[in-house]
Amino acid sequence: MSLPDINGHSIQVLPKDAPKDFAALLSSPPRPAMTLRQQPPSPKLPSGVETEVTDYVTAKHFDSAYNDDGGVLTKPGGKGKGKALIDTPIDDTPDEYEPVEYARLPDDDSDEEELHDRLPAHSPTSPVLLTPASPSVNGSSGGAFIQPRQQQLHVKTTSATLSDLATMFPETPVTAIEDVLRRVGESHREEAVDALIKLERERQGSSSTAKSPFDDPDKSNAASSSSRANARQPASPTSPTPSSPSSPSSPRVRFHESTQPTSPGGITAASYNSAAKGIRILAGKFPDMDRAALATVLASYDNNVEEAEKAIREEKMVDATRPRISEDGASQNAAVYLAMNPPGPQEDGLAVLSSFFPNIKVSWLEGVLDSTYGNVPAAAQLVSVYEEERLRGSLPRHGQNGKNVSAYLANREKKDKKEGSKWKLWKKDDKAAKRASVPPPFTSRNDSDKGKYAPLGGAPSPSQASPPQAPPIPPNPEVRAQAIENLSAMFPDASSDSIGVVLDSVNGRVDQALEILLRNQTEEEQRQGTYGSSVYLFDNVSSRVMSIPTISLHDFEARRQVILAELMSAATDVGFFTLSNHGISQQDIAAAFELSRAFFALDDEVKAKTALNGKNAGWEKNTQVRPSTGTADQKESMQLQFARMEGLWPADEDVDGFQARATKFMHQVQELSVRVMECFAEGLGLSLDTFTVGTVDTEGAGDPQNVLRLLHYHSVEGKSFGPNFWRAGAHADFDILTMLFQRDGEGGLEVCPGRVVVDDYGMGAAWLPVEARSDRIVCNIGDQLMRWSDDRLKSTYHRVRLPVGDEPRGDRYSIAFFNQARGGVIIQGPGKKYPAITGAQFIADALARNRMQSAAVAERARLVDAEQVATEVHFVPAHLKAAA
Ligand SMILES: O=C(O)CCC(=O)C(=O)O
Ligand SMILES: [Fe+2]
Repeated sequence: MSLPDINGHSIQVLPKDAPKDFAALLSSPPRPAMTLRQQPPSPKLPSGVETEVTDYVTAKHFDSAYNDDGGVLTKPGGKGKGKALIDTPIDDTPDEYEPVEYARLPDDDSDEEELHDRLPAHSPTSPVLLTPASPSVNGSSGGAFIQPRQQQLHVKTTSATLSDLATMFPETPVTAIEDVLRRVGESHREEAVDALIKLERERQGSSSTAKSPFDDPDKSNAASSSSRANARQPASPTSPTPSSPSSPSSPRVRFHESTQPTSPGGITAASYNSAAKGIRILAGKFPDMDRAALATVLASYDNNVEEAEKAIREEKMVDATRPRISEDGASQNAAVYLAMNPPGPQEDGLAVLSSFFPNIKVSWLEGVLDSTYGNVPAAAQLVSVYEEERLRGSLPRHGQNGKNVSAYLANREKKDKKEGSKWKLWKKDDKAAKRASVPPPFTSRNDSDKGKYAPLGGAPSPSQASPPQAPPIPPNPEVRAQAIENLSAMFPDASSDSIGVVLDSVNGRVDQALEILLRNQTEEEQRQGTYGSSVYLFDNVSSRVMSIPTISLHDFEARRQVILAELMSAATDVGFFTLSNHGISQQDIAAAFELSRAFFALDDEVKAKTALNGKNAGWEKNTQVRPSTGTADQKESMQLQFARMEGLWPADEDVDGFQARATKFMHQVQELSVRVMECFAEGLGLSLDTFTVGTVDTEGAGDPQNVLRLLHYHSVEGKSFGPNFWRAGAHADFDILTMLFQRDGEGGLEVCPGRVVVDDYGMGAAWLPVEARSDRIVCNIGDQLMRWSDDRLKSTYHRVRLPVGDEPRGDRYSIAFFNQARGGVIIQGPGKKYPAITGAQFIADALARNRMQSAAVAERARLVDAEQVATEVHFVPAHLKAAA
């Protein structure tokens, strides 16, 4: 028995680095830099020393980003601290993880069918309507601005034993408990308790002295047994240490919380555990509620489970009207939830997984878990993807499991014995053996196509070249052939052999192969000087070839119906298009850019006179963190509105006539926007002025939100960046319609189609460049219009990448105008696919989702190599730090 294919793609066993990939995929589109690049070894870490990053400046950093907008972490009506564990909606990337082949499914499930102890009942969905506190700021385009404020966010794991011990030793840092557990072994609870008592005594005894063993990792290590050689604090003087957090050259990663004061302010077990544990308790009581919502509610009640439960019941936070993809609420967020709260070493992974997927056979779950080497979050991701596909109707339904896992396992074990371990279960001990049988990390560099179709990311590092390697698992030849045929149609210049090489190099994952081929093609075009002359977009779901159309607005009135049809087609298909002959003169555009240049040329202190005000107006620099990347955009921007600009217009003595010049341009773009928005209204069968009334309010009477954003991306001359840095990280705009002005040759904007519904975070794998031309206006649909059109018009992810290769590395300027729904306007599509929502609430929800996604990024940071974090994550800039 094998699983049906998804989208005709090959079915593969997940590679052994799946957890890392999984975490990356949770939060960002699978770029080769993230997913394919071989990790460099960490030369600075002394060998034999296990380093673990348990708490991060990054996490704090994200938290500070959350809190600028009165979002979900704030206690209702109060100024409660954001310290919750955040959950996040599932990243809907159906192509990223295909279900694994369950190599060892039993031929029949009769044993399972005989088992009848039922897991907790799981009723049909009653999804939650999340209503975070009202927003006060937004970035219009899917990012949160950091405020110069730092709070602690703890994204943590927990386990039965750990939480148990943590409850017993509430003053002991959790990492110390983890350490002890690791030392004494997972199953020796008594010993652990003894050790902890001893440690606690020591700690208390030494509290009168300068430091406790927890405070000083070296001392702590010395005080414990030799097995503590695996201390998680790197000893190398060259490695980053918390003792020099302010040194500009040292990455400000905090390696181990035991190096932090334990109390007050230190992470005690109580705070460590309460969130994660609380969510689990609530999840048990409200199995149909999404975990993100539970986390939110719990956080708003300071992790008081009873109060949160009461609130959920009394406030009837369950709204059955909201549609969702997943029919069982549990599966939708299981993967992300579990990534944030992986089961502890003492917990039965299969039981945990089953509780999240009560509608799926345990045997099948077990197979998936097996394929991820017992990594529950990664397994959950695979299962979720499978579930999503099934619910979309493309896959058959799996039988309900409804079975008791332990009974199932006991039964299975018996059967194993009988059948000579034919169905041997995954056990922790098997891990090493399994690892050894993982296929080698592929590289096509040794293949005949060497150099031409090599996966990105360079040669494998020595550390990855050495592990014992078994032969790769052969892909299903039919599926492989079909995939090659599809890809060949898209890349007629590439031979099918070379496509095969690429496909194999990514274990048959078509989306990744697509990205590599695309990148190769782009590079080839760059070499030949034809880059940008052809723009292809590949819908990553259907593999259709798409392009970003250019729509000419000449003779607008006479040609209105033709233009309307073209606009609707472009917006339905790609969500991006460019406008030519749009009526705004080149002189006016050049003047707007000149105004922008003059403003950004001012000293920061001058610009800071009109700093961002919390209402999306004013100047910011290097503060917009995109949840998809976790790094701040490498840019500065000035947001201008029609109202609420008191004290925010740059003074005439700084930039002559700034307000008058900017306002003139804003009115021009607004007017053009109205024409386009009217077409969309008509095309959708709504009254002509729907979006005009919905957005335009140049007098500022009814909570207008439209924003002109002047953008200045810094010159990167002579600078180099880690792979996770962007001029603008991937995001979808929140608004109705964005109009973007670029300057000739200042490229970098890339678009990624493939989003299915407005409230997912799905990002495809193919990113295509948008040519930078000053005579064309780049337009894109934003989330509000996607929802207002019942998902007919697509709000597409886009990003601005840093220059590569020979591309110009100087400053880049662009100007974006966001037509955004007024605060009080009601957004609802003609087909009422989604409940009515106000413009303000829409932004509040979008910001809440951003925060959740950021939390997933934080978790990714927790999982990746510390060195990588240090190079990838951009911390709070100095000028903000000083203000903090
Ligand atoms: O500068 C660009 O090309 C894109 C800017 C953008 O997407 C945004 O600000 O939302
Ligand atoms: Fe944008």
